[in-house]
Amino acid sequence: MAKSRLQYLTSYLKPHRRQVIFGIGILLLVNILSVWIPLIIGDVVERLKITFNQGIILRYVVLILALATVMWAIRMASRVLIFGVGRKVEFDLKQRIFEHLLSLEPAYFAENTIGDLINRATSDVDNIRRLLGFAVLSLANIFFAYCLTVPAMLRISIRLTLVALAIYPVMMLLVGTFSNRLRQEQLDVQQSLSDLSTLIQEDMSGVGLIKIYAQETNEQQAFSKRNDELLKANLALARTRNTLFPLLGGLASLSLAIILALGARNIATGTLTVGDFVTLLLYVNNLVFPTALLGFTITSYQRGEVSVDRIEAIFAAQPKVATAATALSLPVTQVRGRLQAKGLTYQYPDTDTPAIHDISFIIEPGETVALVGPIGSGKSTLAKALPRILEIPQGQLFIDDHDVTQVMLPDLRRAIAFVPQDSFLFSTKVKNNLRYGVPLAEMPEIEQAAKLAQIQSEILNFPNQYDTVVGERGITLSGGQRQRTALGRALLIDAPILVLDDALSSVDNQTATQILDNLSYGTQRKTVIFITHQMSAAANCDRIIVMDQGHIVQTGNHDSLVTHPGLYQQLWNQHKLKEVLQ
Ligand SMILES: Nc1ncnc2c1ncn2[C@@H]1O[C@H](COP(=O)(O)OP(=O)(O)OP(=O)(O)O)[C@@H](O)[C@H]1O
Repeated sequence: MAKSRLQYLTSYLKPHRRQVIFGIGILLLVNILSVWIPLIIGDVVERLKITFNQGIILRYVVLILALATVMWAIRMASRVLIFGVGRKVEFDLKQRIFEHLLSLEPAYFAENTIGDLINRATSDVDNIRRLLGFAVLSLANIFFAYCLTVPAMLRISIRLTLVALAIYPVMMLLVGTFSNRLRQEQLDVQQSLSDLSTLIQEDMSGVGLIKIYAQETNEQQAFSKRNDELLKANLALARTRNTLFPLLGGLASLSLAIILALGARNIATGTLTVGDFVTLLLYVNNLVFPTALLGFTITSYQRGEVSVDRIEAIFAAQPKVATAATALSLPVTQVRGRLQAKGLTYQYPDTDTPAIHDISFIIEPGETVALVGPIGSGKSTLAKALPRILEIPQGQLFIDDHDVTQVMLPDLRRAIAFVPQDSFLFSTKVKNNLRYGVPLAEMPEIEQAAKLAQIQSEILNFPNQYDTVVGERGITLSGGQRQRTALGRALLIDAPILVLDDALSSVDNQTATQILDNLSYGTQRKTVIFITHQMSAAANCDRIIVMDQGHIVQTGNHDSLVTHPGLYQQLWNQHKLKEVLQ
């Protein structure tokens, strides 16, 4: 059964329960003292009625000052403790969100925008911090104030207490009436904030495209529309809050006025002593402040509740591909690099036909195999299936005779280096990008990988050579340089199998062929699967697999395939024609 929001909140607090219990415990102490002080004051008033004695006054003043100081110190300590818990929960949640997001597949990030996720990890977490800091403190304060003060008031005068508190159920009713509206409006604000963050994030990433298509005005309008929606959502929320909060404050003060009016009359008729009257007044005053804060407390609570839902939605998304319970360990040193598919089929969710269908092949260790075929023929899908970036069925794909679904996922990914077409680089030094998979790699290893990827000579021409910072996502490098840096990164981890998914598309044919040659000989020899539209680079591979509409339609080396009528011959002829026309 799904957990309730309260259960989630309790689970966030669990690691810090001692601090919470201690913080709330000392808050109880302060509330006990705040019931005691009005009693003392009432007592002084009564005594002074009998005799006016400077000495008594002084003694009481010192006592009250001492108690007030102790209360102040305890209140401070409870705030530090409970607000501190809020901060710690904020830290825990951010940490958990980040770790959880890292466990999810790229498909999750295609369905959920980055702006929205960032907003959840920051603004929503902040709302939970407020809930578990301010709201918990305030709710505990209200609870103790009522539980301790009301019985003390009743002991003085049942009638006056009931009349003074008659207003409080009205306040609760008001809070109840407004609460759904406040929650919905809070949700609208969070959603609008996410939409705005998404737009900013997307526009900043695609600023080049915006300029090429001269879409600045349209983007400004889109921004203005979302910003306006956020403004409206914030104003609606502010309207509701500004209606409710002063109403609550006003009603709470009304009880003070009632005690004043009725109490004075009771003193006159002799049914209430002046001392008790003063004590009652102070008690009602004790209740007014926390009750007036009820509005803020409720909003903080509701804001936090909305955010709990939004954060738990992230945790609810589970990685589709995970290590099976019975998975075996496959150390990279033991991998020979043989791959076999037996009727491999994969269909993307919400599509009608499989992207790859009933595919079978064997690729021997050290073989360099090109995968060619028209756009959309399933090459990338097959490439992603190999390191299980896609969730493939059991018993259809094998690495060295081990079913890939039964190999521990980190071992499988360590054995198969996958280089996608879009070569993402981090905004750090070239050398750090190269050693991303092996953070402790030394310069000779880094240089060796760069040489194999044919990027070494260009790096040496960069202003700071290997220490050159590549800018966000490698913006300061050319497409081909980015691709070869990404390839160098994959080569540095020295995996026995290398999958290049159109990863040399911005590299000229000659360099691409040179790179493949580097990988086919000597100690660096690997099993290479080279997905490409570059026919002349493919022609040099040991073997070529030709795909069409999710099926393998031809297999063989260039010489045999090119002489047989079929898809390969067509692709080759098109390529030759293009060369002539260029
Ligand atoms: N995430 C996805 N969700 C749904 N369908 C997808 C997804 N990715 C790819 N497809 C579909 O699967 C089919 C095969 O796509 P795939 O990317 O494997 O082709 P490809 O041969 O690599 O193409 P290209 O040469 O353009 O890279 C296509 O019809 C494509 O539209």
